[in-house]
Amino acid sequence: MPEHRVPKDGLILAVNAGSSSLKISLFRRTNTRAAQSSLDVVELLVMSSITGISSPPASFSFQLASHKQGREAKKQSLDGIEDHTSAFYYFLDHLQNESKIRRESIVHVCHRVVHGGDFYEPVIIDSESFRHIEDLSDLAPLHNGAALSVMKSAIESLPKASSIAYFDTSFHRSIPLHVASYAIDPKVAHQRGLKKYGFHGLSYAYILGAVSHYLQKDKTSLNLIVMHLGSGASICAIRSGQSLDTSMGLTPVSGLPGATRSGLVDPSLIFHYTNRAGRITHDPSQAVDVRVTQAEAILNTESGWKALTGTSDFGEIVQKMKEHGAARGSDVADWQGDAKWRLAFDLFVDRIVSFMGSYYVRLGGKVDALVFSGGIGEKSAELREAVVRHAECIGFKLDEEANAEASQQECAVVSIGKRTDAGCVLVCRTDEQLEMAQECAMTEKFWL
Ligand SMILES: Nc1ncnc2c1ncn2[C@@H]1O[C@H](COP(=O)(O)OP(=O)(O)O)[C@@H](O)[C@H]1O
Ligand SMILES: CC(=O)OP(=O)(O)O
Ligand SMILES: [Mg+2]
Repeated sequence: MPEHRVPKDGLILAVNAGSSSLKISLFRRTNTRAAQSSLDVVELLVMSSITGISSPPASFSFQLASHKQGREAKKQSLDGIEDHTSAFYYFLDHLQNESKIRRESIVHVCHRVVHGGDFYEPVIIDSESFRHIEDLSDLAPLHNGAALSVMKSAIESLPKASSIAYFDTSFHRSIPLHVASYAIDPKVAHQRGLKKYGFHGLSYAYILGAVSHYLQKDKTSLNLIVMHLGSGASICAIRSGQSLDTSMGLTPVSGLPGATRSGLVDPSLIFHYTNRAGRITHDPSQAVDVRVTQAEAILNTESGWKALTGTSDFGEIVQKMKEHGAARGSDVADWQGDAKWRLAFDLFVDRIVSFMGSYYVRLGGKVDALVFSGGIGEKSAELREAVVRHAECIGFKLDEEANAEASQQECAVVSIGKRTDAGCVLVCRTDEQLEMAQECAMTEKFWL
């Protein structure tokens, strides 16, 4: 913590290091006592994002809230931005050059940290908490390292501000033991922390708040099935305002496939991925090139949409699928041509609805809303339509017109359909940065 008193209306920089992007928003803390709800505790000043970090050229967007009306966010393609650190410095330079906001007014930098292990509460970054996050990097290989590199840069370039970590895993703390446990030796599981943690928690927490506000229902009375579909994709069953289950597990590679991630596979697939791996038991010397870490890297960075189609951009997959018609292949060889676009799309829909069916039953059929979010969930009307069509058998019905227009809407929550017994289908523009900033503004101990 800085040694001086923290100005009560100081600025909060909220940084979200995703697997393919760095999203940064700057807020001013308002008078929290006078605020009517948690939505009023901060005022947005700047919104920025750098996307495509792992598939250059990256693309940069920057928007001053004061210029929002009638002006598109400034967007440009960037060369030389190939990691989260350079992206962060680029943002800081741009902030200095394009606005009158002084860096020195930033008093807290909130960092989204994907894996917090057994840390649940937000924590100020010092050598101990830094090491804790570092030790968990193997369990979130595309994320924790990136967040740590941004923390180092923030501490170096904003020495008066404190860095605070907010964990994706915290929201899933409520998952019951029998749901979070794997059927392995419980002693080993306990000693090594091998269980389902679940991720995208800051997004789910934000969406829960936004949907509660939209439906005018208390969070604790809400049952939701929420899909966060971005470069990393997951789905969460929320019962009475708490996470009951989610599709990611010990690490973010499990569950739904993503831009470069396989999603759920038979665990033995790792050992059968190459011919050599198959021969391990016959000739142990063959095992030399088949380390599990290498297999983990393949499942994290060389799988998903990139492996199936050659692009990690789901928007392009949808576009190409439409251009090449509705052709569906019927055996593996068919998927090498233009049918690969539809394979990727159909495979994603299949995995999403498999989890959805399971969560519907686990929520006893009492679902207030199906909610789409994340880059794909917010932007792809085609994906939403395909998923909701599958959910017609459980009473959900799409409003085609509302669905077609939803991606262009500015508001946080938009309705795109109904359920016969009053449940609804929503699109929620998620905002992990706002979730962190609100929590930071309301935590009095950070403002003494
Ligand atoms: N128009 C679109 N249709 C479908 N998918 C899209 C569209 N635009 C962007 N996307 C997808 O959204 C993803 C980014 O989602 P986002 O949640 O912002 O990512 P991150 O996981 O990095 O936070 C991109 O990788 C791309 O696949
Ligand atoms: C947990 C995770 O996959 O996050 P993101 O989608 O931001 O990469
Ligand atoms: Mg994200």
